[in-house]
Amino acid sequence: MARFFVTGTDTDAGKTLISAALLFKARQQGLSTFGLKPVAAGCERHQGQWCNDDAKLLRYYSSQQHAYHVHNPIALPAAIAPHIAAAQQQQTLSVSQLLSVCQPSLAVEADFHLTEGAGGWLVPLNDGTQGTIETLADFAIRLDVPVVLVVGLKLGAINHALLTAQMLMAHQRSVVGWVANAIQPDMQVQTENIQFLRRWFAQNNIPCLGEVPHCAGIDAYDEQQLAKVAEALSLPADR
Ligand SMILES: Nc1ncnc2c1ncn2[C@@H]1O[C@H](COP(=O)(O)OP(=O)(O)OP(=O)(O)O)[C@@H](O)[C@H]1O
Ligand SMILES: C[C@H](N)[C@H](N)CCCCCC(=O)O
Ligand SMILES: [Mg+2]
Repeated sequence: MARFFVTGTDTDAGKTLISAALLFKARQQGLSTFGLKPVAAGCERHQGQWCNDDAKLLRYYSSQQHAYHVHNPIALPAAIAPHIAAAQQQQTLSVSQLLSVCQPSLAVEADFHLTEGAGGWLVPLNDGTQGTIETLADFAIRLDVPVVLVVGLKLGAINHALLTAQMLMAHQRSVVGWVANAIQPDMQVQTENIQFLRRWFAQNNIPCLGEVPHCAGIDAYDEQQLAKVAEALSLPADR
């Protein structure tokens, strides 16, 4: 059973789209899959519970669809930084609480088990008023699974990518791949940006899992459309 944590250079880097495509690709290869979004900020009310689009998509591409909360234990209404969204609900998030509510999700046995973060690597879980500040990175470190880094290509993303990768290395994470994801339709000198990133990541022994082109208006539930993204990707190796 292979497990991964997907992080990104920023919110909207394409973590969910790439995660869905990896789950889809794994299923194409005959693997069972499970997708988890531990903390989602930005939800809609559906049949008495808060539901998030990322979690719904990861659930859709899981080979067995568990109850919604197994795919997304913490669902917060506001689409803002999770620690603030939690405070608006009179909640304080913590690593230990998250590990506890994620227990059923982490217990799911799947050949390809993927957890998507929220925003970037260092997004806070709380503001430290009840102790030391904890971030999603602290949670991912406790999961201790290999990390995939999605780079959302735009002006500024080189710096974001290098900062994130350096932090992952400082946190002694096994970074099993990065993805060059064209989130913009017409980024200037995109090829040159990718060329630089390829060289930097190669020098740090981090493989490129693929270059995903811009897919304007993609509907990730449409398997033909998602297959195009999946075709551009390789599945990460386990360690
Ligand atoms: N290669 C691409 N081509 C076209 N649109 C894309 C591409 N990658 C991502 N998008 C779109 O950009 C938006 C943000 O992507 P996505 O939701 O995957 O980001 P995210 O990193 O998961 O963000 P969050 O931090 O909110 O979880 C979505 O509407 C998605 O469909
Ligand atoms: C709401 C958004 N789409 C993400 N789920 C959360 C992004 C948090 C970013 C916090 C920050 O780094 O400033
Ligand atoms: Mg997402």
